[in-house]
Amino acid sequence: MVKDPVEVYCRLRPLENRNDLVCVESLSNTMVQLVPPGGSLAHKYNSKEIQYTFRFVFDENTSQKSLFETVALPLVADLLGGKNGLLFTYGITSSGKTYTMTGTPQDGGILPRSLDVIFNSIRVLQAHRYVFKSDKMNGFDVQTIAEAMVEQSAEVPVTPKTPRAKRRDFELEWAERIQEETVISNIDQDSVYSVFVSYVEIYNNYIYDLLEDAPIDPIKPKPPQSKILREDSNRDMYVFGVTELEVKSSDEAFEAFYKGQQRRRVAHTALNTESSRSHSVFTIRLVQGPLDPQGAEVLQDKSQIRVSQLSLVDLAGSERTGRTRNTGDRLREAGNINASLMALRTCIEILRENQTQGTNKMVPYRETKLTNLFKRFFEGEGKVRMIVCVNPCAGDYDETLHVMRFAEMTQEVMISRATPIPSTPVSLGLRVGRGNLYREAVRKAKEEGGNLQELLAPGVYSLGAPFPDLMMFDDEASFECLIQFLIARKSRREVLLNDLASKQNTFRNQIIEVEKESLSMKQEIHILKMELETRRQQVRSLENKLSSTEHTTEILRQKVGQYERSKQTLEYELGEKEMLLNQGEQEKQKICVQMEDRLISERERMRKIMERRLAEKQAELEAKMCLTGEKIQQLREILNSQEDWEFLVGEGLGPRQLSSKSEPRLSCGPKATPVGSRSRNTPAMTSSHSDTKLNVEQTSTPSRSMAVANPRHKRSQSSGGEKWIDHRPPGSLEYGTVLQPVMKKKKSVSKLKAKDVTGKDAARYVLTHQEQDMDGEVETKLYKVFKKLF
Ligand SMILES: Nc1ncnc2c1ncn2[C@@H]1O[C@H](COP(=O)(O)OP(=O)(O)OP(=O)(O)O)[C@@H](O)[C@H]1O
Repeated sequence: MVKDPVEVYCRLRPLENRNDLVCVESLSNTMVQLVPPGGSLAHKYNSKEIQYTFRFVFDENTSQKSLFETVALPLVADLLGGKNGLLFTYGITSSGKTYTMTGTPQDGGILPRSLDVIFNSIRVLQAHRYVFKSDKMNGFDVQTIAEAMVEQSAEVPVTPKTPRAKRRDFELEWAERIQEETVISNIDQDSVYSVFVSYVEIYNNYIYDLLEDAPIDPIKPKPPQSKILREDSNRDMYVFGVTELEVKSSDEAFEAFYKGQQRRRVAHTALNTESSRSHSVFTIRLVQGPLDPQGAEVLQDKSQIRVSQLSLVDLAGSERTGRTRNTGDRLREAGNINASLMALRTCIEILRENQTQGTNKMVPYRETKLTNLFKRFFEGEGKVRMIVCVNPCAGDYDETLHVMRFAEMTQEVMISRATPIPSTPVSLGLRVGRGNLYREAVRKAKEEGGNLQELLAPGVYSLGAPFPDLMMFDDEASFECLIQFLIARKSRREVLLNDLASKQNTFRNQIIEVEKESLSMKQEIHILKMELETRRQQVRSLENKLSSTEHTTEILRQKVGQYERSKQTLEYELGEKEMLLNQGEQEKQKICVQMEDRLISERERMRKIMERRLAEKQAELEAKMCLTGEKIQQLREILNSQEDWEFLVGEGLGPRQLSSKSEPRLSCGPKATPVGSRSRNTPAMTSSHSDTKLNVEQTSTPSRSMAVANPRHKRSQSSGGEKWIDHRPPGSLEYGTVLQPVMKKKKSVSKLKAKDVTGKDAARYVLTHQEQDMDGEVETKLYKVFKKLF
């Protein structure tokens, strides 16, 4: 089978602002160049200019008409010739897709021009309305004009909701539109034609019927009912239950398109969405049936009906989500647009790979509704054409680059060329030109009067050339000529009569046969009708099941989408938290290491301090021990002194109590000298501090003398809260003998009890201790203890 590549055309739109920087320029009729402007990703990575070649490049000054004639007119001719075609516009938002497809009333785009050309070409060849009738399964039934008229008259006129207003809008906007006048002449004149249009939009991967007459409530809008895709008996995908309007003029067809656009706009405004974010598919189906032998009516044979289709698709903008900074619903929309365009891209890539490399990969048409609809064009026969719309504005460079790449790749996909169809079903023995004969006879019958059948007869049977133009003279030659003519005529008449008789005979036999056949067929039809009814019921119930399953699937799909999105969010959050946790852990470890280092150094420092203090304390202790040893030695010496003993005995102390033997002196400290006479002057154990001091002063070597026996050495002071406790021995002491701190609210006790120091009023406790120091001076020591320690 012969295959042709997908034909890709490029159209550059004029700049919105003349002073804008451009990034695309056309080099020739087939080549454009992309120049990376400063600031684009490509410029960042030092990309060079890139050239792209297309079948044709239309620059900014190209008119709508010339574009239509180059790109769309061949497709319209194919449609009239019974072949399929697909034409779609592709590009980013505001690149001129809609302008190219629809245009303006003054300068129509491809769609209105295509409709004009179709109706210009089939004007007198149009079938009576309802002769072709949709069988609701993407096919058509045929019926006689009489049946069609009955159906038409039985049709209840539908009153549109706001017909006048809409019509007024249409008239205001488009009624004055300039029509395309091109006519395609080489179409089969022995057929009749009907045009059906449908208009759907694919939004968020749902298909909506834009010609359905369901009212839209702008106050409380309900989402319109979406349609599903089905496969017909030829395995072609079609929108099940879509409204297909039979139109009899380009105005009627364009009005239907306009109405669809209005509905689209109202629905999108009411639902706060954007129509340019949906793909719109306007489909023109041309149904063609051969005329019967008389050329009067369409042949009542469904198998002879030919249906061709031209789909005009205005794709949504192909920009990526990042650039538009969409959020929420817009992001979902953009995601769906991108998903369907990505799916289209993937299908085209795989198709190209299968074709160029001989692989047999499955093309994922089923992925989206858009690709599923396109399947019949990519897999079937016909032409596929794409117009890449480009806004040369430098700001769109990065997106335009993607568009160009996709467009270039698409050109490599091959589509099977449509098989040529014979203009008249010769196999049926139908005569060429019967249509024109019939129409001519009708015209004559109308204009000049006469019987239509008679007027038609010469077209069917002819006795030969008309009578020769002879002057009736009495000459032999003229008679001879006339005789010859009449003989020829007679013999031709006989032949024709025989032919007629045999044909009548055959026809009669055929009628009998047909009658028999018809009888058996009627019975068969009856059985089939019953079977059909049962099947229809089954189909209906299956359809119901299918739509409820589809609904459930859709809900589940949405839920899965939601879950996936929340999963992604949670994963992202988890990732962030883990990262924070890891950072915290690392921080902790760092601090631990620092603290350990500090601990070690601190320990080391403390150890050194402690060692130094210990050494100091040891030295101090040793010094004290030496002192104590000396004191003990001095005490021994005193005890050994006889005089002292006597004095002490005289004072009331028993000799046994004080008797002692000479003790060896302690080695440390200076030699102790007994207090001797000094002691004698000292009043026993109760001597005052001043006395003691006096005694000490009298001592030549006070440091070596015995410590002054100061009865106050046991005396202590304690305080609780604001009160001080004075712990002193019984009996009064001479005033001024003891050095003690002045303490307010003190409380003195002679015998210390636990409650004095643990009671709630006694927070502090002071023990006063006095002894002679190295110089013989009385040294008073105060030991303060805080309650906390008890
Ligand atoms: N070739 C052109 N000549 C003059 N004006 C143009 C041309 N192409 C586009 N425009 C203007 O540019 C504007 C945007 O064009 P259009 O709406 O067709 O873009 P789009 O690609 O369909 O955008 P979207 O994807 O948003 O539907 C319109 O105002 C249109 O009139």
